[in-house]
Amino acid sequence: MIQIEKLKKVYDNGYEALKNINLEINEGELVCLLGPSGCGKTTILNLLAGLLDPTSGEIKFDGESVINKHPKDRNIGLVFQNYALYPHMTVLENIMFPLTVGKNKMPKNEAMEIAKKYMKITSIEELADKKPGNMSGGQQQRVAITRALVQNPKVLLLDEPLSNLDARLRLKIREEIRRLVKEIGITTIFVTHDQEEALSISDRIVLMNQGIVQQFDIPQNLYLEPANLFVAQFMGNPIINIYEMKKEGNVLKGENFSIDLSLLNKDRFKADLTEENYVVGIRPEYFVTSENPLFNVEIETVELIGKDCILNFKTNGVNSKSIVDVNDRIKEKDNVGFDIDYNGIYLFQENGVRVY
Ligand SMILES: Nc1ncnc2c1ncn2[C@@H]1O[C@H](COP(=O)(O)OP(=O)(O)OP(=O)(O)O)[C@@H](O)[C@H]1O
Repeated sequence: MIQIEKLKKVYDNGYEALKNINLEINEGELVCLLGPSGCGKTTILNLLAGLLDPTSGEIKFDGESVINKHPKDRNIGLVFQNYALYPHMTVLENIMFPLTVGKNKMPKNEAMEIAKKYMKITSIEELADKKPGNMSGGQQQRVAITRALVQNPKVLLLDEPLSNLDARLRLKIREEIRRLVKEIGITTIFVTHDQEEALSISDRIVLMNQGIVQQFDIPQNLYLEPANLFVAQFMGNPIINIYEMKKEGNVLKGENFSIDLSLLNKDRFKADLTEENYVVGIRPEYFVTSENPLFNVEIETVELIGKDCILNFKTNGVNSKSIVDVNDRIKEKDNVGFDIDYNGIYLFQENGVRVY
């Protein structure tokens, strides 16, 4: 198990990259560190690996502090986005290499046996005699992961390992990574800025912004139960629709549509609505076309994405999106009536705190 307690990192120039990180990652869990560029994902990974020293706070592996341990004594496997393979060595030599150096170095034939065992697990046996320069990005990434695994590390750390691959290969390799790390049962931390990648492979996701953990949760909850406005806006494609609305009695008032608060589920309120202004979030799939609509709009543009269509329109003075089935055959300039499925409404205070 990995415990991160009150972890802070202030860089030499005074920049506070991590503010107060607390995380507990279970044995065998696959956790993604997700967030926009600069939020501190790589900083956490480098602190776990021992490539950086924290300003304060604690990191424990299996209950034991690793803060003062050298990277090579932490029993971690590291994979970076640029693979970092040795170009003059064959694949087999690259994978054997970590076993043949350092204080636990083993005889070559033993190292070769272990390397071949792992190459079988990662299905790269046929690449054994190739040099990295003659391989595709996906193949190089498989080799880099295999090289990290041969040392039988306790923790596998992957920093944007798929970012140099094309879209189709990313899908394939991310499935492979999940299958592989689950098969081996290794605790894995995977850095990405791609929400879809994180949603598809993680047991749990750490969503960060500006050096602060915004939510640490299972993938479904990040989408369905966002902790705050940042999470609601970060997760989801197309992005959630956002409206600033004024509370008048039991209604949040808008120009084209209002929200009747008495129709909301009383059990989902997290606080009383005592303020004047609220931010309403409505996911695009919860604007549903209706014969008996709450409001009508003219569709500005239509984006076809496979079986779904994104409809762009303006309502309550804001550019908005709905996602509907391609079979609805809605076109630009069509006048469409929408209803709101109240199951898809979120309310936030102006400071981003979720209240419903
Ligand atoms: N050596 C350094 N000195 C000063 N600031 C740094 C240093 N390294 C990183 N930072 C800053 O710390 C913040 C966090 O950086 P980090 O690399 O952890 O972000 P990230 O979430 O991994 O971003 P990306 O997705 O772009 O790699 C950024 O604002 C970055 O500019």
